Amino acid sequence: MPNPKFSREEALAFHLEPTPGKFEVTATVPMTTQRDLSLAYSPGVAVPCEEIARNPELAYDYTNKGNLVAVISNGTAVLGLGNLGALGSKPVMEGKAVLFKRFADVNSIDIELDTEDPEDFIKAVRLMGPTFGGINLEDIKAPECFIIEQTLKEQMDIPVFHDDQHGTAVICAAGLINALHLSGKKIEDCRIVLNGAGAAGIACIELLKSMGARHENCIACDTKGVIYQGRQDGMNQWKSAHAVSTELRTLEEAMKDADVFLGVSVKGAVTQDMVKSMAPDPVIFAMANPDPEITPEDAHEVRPDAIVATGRSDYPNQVNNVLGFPYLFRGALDVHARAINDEMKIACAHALARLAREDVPDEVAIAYGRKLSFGRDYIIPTPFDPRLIHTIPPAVARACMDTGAARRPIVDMDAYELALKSRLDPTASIMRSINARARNAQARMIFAEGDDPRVLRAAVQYTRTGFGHAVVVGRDEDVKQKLEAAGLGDAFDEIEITNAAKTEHLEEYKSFLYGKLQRRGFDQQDIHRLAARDRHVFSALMLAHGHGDGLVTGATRKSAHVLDRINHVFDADAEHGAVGVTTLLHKGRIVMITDTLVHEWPDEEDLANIAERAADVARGLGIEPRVAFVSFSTFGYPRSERAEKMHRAPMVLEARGVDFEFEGEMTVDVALNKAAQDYYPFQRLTGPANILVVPARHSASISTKLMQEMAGATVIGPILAGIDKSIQICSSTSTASDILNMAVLAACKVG
Ligand SMILES: NC(=O)C1=CN([C@@H]2O[C@H](COP(=O)(O)OP(=O)(O)OC[C@H]3O[C@@H](n4cnc5c(N)ncnc54)[C@H](OP(=O)(O)O)[C@@H]3O)[C@@H](O)[C@H]2O)C=CC1
Ligand SMILES: CC(=O)C(=O)O
Ligand SMILES: [Mg+2]
Repeated sequence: MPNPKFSREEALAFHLEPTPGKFEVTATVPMTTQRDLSLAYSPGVAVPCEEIARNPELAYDYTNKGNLVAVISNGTAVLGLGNLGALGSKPVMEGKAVLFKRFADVNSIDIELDTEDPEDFIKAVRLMGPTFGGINLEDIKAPECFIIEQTLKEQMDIPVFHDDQHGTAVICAAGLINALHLSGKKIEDCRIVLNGAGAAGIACIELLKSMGARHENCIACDTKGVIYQGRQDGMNQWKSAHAVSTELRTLEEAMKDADVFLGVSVKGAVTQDMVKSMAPDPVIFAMANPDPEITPEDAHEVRPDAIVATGRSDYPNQVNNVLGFPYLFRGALDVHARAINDEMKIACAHALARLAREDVPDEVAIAYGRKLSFGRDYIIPTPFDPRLIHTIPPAVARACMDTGAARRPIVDMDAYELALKSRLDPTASIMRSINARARNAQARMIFAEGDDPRVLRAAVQYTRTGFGHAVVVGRDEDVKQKLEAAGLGDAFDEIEITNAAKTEHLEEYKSFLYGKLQRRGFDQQDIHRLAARDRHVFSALMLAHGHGDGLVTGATRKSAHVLDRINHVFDADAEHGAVGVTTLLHKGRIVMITDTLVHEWPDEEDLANIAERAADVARGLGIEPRVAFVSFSTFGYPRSERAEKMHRAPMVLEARGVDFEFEGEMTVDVALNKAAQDYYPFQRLTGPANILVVPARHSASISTKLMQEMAGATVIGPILAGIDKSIQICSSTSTASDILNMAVLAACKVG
C-alpha cells in the first residue's frame, strides 16, 4: 500500500485553502425574502421557542439538536503528541467534526476549552447540553478524562462519550475478535500486554476483560514500566484496578511469550527484540498516532507470523476510532438516545468484526487497489467501506432500544437501513472510485505547463498520492525554483522534467508534425517552432508517440487556443467526433453538461453523437446515464425554430436504439427535478437527468460558469471525449486541485 507522502507545507496548505480550517456552516432554509427572515428569526421563531419550552422533546423536531454533536477537548493529550493546549488541538477537533459529517452525516462542531481543571471543564460542557444531541470528548489526558466523562454522564441526559477511551476500545475489540479467530486462540487463554495506561489503554483493557480476558493474564505498562501490585510511583485508582501480582518490571520482560500486544502509548515504544520474544502467531496492535509503537515492516521482519495493526490509514489493518464514533453516534442520535452504554459499544464491536468477515464489495477493492478478503492483512473493515453506514448504526440503535436508553425507538428497521444508505454524499463515493481507478491505472501523466506553480503542485500531488508518474514539461532550473518557492523542494527528484532541448525524440516529433501539417501551409521552420517551442504542441507530440499515457494542459491559456494547438497533432474536432463534457458537483449531485468544448452549433445528429459520447464518459465514471436535451421549451412548447433540433435529437437516438435513458426537449428544471417531471407522465426518464445536452457552446459555457460563480459548484472538465488519447484541458482559473482532478480523470481513461 502506498505511503501518503506529504511535506509540512502541503499539510499547512491543506488547512489554509480554500478557506482557513476544514468546514463552514450553511443554512438549510431559504433566507432570501422578508418573509423568510420573519419566519427564521423574529417574530416567527417565537413559536418553536414556546413549543420547546413547554415540551423539551420537541427540540429534536424544531432545532438541529438531534443531529448535532460537539467534539470537545482541552488539548491535554492531542493524538500521541502530548499537551498542545486547547487552541493547538483545534485542527484535530475540526478533523473529527468533518469525519462525523463525511462518514455518518452527523453535523458536528469543535469546541476547545481553555482549562486543565476538570471542574471547570465539567461545568462548561454541562451548561452547553441543551445545544447538542451528543457530546464527543476528545484528546483529554488521563486520569482527568475519567472523572470528566463519568461526571458528565451522570449529569447529562444525552450521550457523553470519550472517544479515545471507548471508541478506541470498541475498534480494538473488533480487531482482536478477528485476529484471535485467525490465530486460533481464545481471549481467555491469551497473555495480553498493554503499553500506555491512559485514556485509551484503560478503556481497551477493561473492555477486553469484560469480553473474557483474564485479569491475571493482562499486564499493563506505562512510562514507569509494569503496573504491579504495590507499585507507588505514578499510580492512580484506574491503574491500580489493573495492577497484577508479578515479578515482571519492564515492558521488555512483559513481552516475553505474550500473545497480544496493545500499544496506546507513543511512537517507537516497542523494539524488534521485544517482538521477537512474543509467543507464536502474536497479535500486535501498535495504535499510537500519528506514528505507531513499531512499524509493521519492523515487526514483520522479525516475526513474519505476526498479525499487525496500526492506527494509520497507509498500512493494512487500521485500528482507529474513526471506524466507531461516526456510527455509534449515528445510531444513538437516530433513537434520541440518553446515553451510549456498554451494550451499544459491544454491539458495535461485533458488527464491525462481522462485517470484516463478509465478502468485500468491488468498490472497496477498487478503492484499495487490491481485493480484500478476510485474513491477516484484513481483520477490520476499511474506513471507506460504504457498508459501514447501513450496518453499524442499526446494530447500535437496536442495542440502545433493547437496553431502554432510546427515547424514540425505530419502528421500521428495514426502512431505517434504507434511509441510512441515502445519507452519504454520492459525489464523495464517485470521486473516490475515480481516484481509485486512476491509482490502478498508474498512468504516466504529462503536465504541459511546468512553469506554472499550480501545475507543479498538481504534478507533485499526482505522484505523491500514488496515481502514477508525473512528467512535467519545463526547464529544470525554473521548475526547481518554483517547487522550492511552493515549499516542495524535495519533490524535484520525484517528478520527471522534460523539454524539447532534453528529448532525443525531437526529430521524430518534427517529421510526424510535418507529415500532418505540410498541406496546411506550415513549412519546416514553422514546424520547428511549434515542436520545439510550443509546450502544448510538444506535449501532444509526446502523447502521440507514447511518451506518456495522458496529457493535462490549458491552465495558462484559453481552452480554444489550447485545443487549436492540440489539433495540430490530433484530430480532436467536431468532424472526428470529439466532444467536451464538463462535470458539475454540487450539493451531493453530479450533473454533466455537454458539449462544452468542440461543437459550436451542433445539429440534431451531432447532438445525438454528443449524448452518446457523454453517456460513455458517465459510465466510465460509474454513473448510469440519464440524458436530457435541454432548451427553453418543454416537449414542443413554446414553439421556436431554435428549439427544433433539441426536439428532434431524441428521435435520432431512438432510431439508433441506444442503451441508455434519454428524453427531451425540456427546460433545465424539468430535467433536474423529479416533481417537475411528474407533470409529464409520458416522459421516459426514471429520475432527474445527470447529463444535460445543451443547444450550443455558448449555452454550455454560460451555464457551467454560472454554476461555478453563483452556486460555488465544483467544476471538473471539460473532459475531452470521443478521441482515443487521454487529453484534458483545464481552465486558466483552475486551482492546483482542479488540475489534479483533471489528471485523475485523464488517468481513469487510460485505466
Ligand atoms: N488508534 C486509535 O484509534 C487511537 C490511538 N490513540 C493513541 O494512543 C496514545 C495515547 O492516547 P491517550 O490514551 O489519549 O493519552 P493519555 O495521555 O491519556 O495516556 C498516555 C499513556 O501512555 C503512557 N506512555 C507515554 N509514553 C510511554 C512510553 N514511552 N512507554 C509506556 N507508556 C507510555 C502514559 O504513561 P504515564 O501514565 O506513565 O504518563 C499514559 O499512561 C496516543 O498515541 C494516541 O494517538 C488514542 C486514541 C485512539
Ligand atoms: C485516533 C485518535 O483519536 C487519537 O489518536 O487520539
Ligand atoms: Mg483522540
